[in-house]
Amino acid sequence: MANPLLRMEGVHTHIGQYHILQGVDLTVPDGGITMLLGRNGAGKTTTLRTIMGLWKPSQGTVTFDGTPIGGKDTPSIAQAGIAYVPETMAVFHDLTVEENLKLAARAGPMDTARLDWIFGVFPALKRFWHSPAGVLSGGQKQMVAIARAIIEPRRLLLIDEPTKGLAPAIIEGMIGAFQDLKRQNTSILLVEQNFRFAAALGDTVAVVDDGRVVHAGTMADLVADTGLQERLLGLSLDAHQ
Ligand SMILES: Nc1ncnc2c1ncn2[C@@H]1O[C@H](COP(=O)(O)OP(=O)(O)OP(=O)(O)O)[C@@H](O)[C@H]1O
Repeated sequence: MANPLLRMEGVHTHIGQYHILQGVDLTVPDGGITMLLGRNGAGKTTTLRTIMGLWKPSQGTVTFDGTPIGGKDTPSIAQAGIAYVPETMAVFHDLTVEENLKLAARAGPMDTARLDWIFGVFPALKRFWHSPAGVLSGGQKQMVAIARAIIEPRRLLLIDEPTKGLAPAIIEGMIGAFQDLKRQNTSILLVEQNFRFAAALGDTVAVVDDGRVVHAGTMADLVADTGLQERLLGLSLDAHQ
C-alpha cells in the first residue's frame, strides 16, 4: 500500500451528548481511491466532517501529509489541501455554472488550464457554463459540486454519496470522472452505499459500524469474498443487481 496521505488514529467524536465516533482508525493511501462503506447511521458522514474540522475530535489524532490537523479549524484544513463535497451538494441554483465556480475559486481568478482540465473531466459543465445550475440534472449538479471543490488544486477530496438518487447511466459516467481525478494525483475518500459503484472504483476500502472501522483492506479482496460482504454489509445477491 502506498504511503498514507491521511491517517486517523483512535478518533472519538461527540455531537452534543452523543458519542458518535468511538475510536476510528483509518488510513487513506496517497494517490488512490478509498471507499468508506457501512450501514445507515454507522458514522461515515461524521468521519468526513471530523476530518474536515466541522466536528472536533474529542480524542485521537488526525494526520494529513505528516501534519496533525485534528482540532484545527475548517479553513486551515482546506488550506492544507483537503476539499469536501457534502451529500447535500453545495451548489447555488440561481447562479450560473460559471458563477458557481468563480465563487469557489477563493484564491482569485480561475486558472484557465485547470478549468480546461475540469471541462475534460466533466464536459457538461462547459455546455451549461452560462446556465443557472438549477436547471441541471442531479448528476450534472453533482459535477458542479465536485468541480467547485477542485477548482483549486487539492491533494484529498472527501465526497459523501455522490451517486445518491442518480440514474445508472450517470453513475457509470462518474466512474470515469473519478478515475481521471485519481490519474491527476487527487486522492479520494468516498462514502458510498452503492456497492457496485464502490467495487468498480475503490482501490482500498474501510467499513464503518457503530462509530468504528471494523474492516480495512483492498477493494479487490472484499469483492472476491462474498461471505465477508454479507457479514460486513449485509449484502445479499440482490444488492448486486
Ligand atoms: N447533528 C447530530 N446530532 C445528533 N446525532 C447526530 C447528528 N449527526 C449525526 N448524528 C448521529 O450520528 C450517527 C452517525 O451518523 P452519520 O451521519 O455519520 O452516519 P452515516 O454512516 O453517514 O449514515 P447515513 O448513510 O445515514 O448518512 C447516527 O446515529 C446519527 O443519528
